[in-house]
Amino acid sequence: MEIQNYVFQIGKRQIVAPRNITFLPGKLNIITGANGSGKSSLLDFIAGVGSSATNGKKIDWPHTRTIAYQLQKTHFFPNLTVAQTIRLFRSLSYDVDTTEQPLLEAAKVAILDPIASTPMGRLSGGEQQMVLTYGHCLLDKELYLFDEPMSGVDSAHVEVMLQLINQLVTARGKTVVMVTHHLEQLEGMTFHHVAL
Ligand SMILES: Nc1ncnc2c1ncn2[C@@H]1O[C@H](COP(=O)(O)OP(=O)(O)OP(=O)(O)O)[C@@H](O)[C@H]1O
Repeated sequence: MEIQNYVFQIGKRQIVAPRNITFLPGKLNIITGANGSGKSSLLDFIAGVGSSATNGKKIDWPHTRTIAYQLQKTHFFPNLTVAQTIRLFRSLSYDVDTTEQPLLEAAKVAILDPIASTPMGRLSGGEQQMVLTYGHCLLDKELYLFDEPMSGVDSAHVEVMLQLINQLVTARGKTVVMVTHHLEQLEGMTFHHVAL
């Protein structure tokens, strides 16, 4: 999975100079870079929703229909409860049997069940992130894009949420591309690193 001659330029400001970027299928791929270096714009480009400022040739990427994309700024129906939101995710595609995925089941019991009847709009930022990360992990896609999914998530919950994402790769053979500012949180995990 490659992007040849990827470039991100707004007017005269070149944010990413032309370069080839390689990602590994069936692996956890991590994008890092300074604020404003173009990480979110690269995810948009991969997802097929990038602006005309981003250009490049995608080689061997899955079809956009088979991509799940969790945005950095969460957008969801604020009046739906957590339980309704998860049901909505389940209705979107293949319903993973969470009882056969111990990590998903443990996250549901420990994190989601206590807030199941709370409207999404009443949750804290970190709680919203966790519900949406969990929901995206229920989807059956080829490629999963996560834009800083740990932002606002407290240290006690970071590990379990990262494991949920990592098991997309290790247990289900999926490809993950994740943007993060915190490589130190990935200690002990195997990943391919793309630095912008
Ligand atoms: N339509 C646009 N017009 C002008 N500038 C833009 C536009 N879209 C993006 N930019 C600029 O491009 C740069 C890269 O934005 P992007 O959101 O991709 O960065 P990022 O690496 O994800 O940053 P962060 O780590 O802060 O989330 C930023 O400086 C942003 O202001």
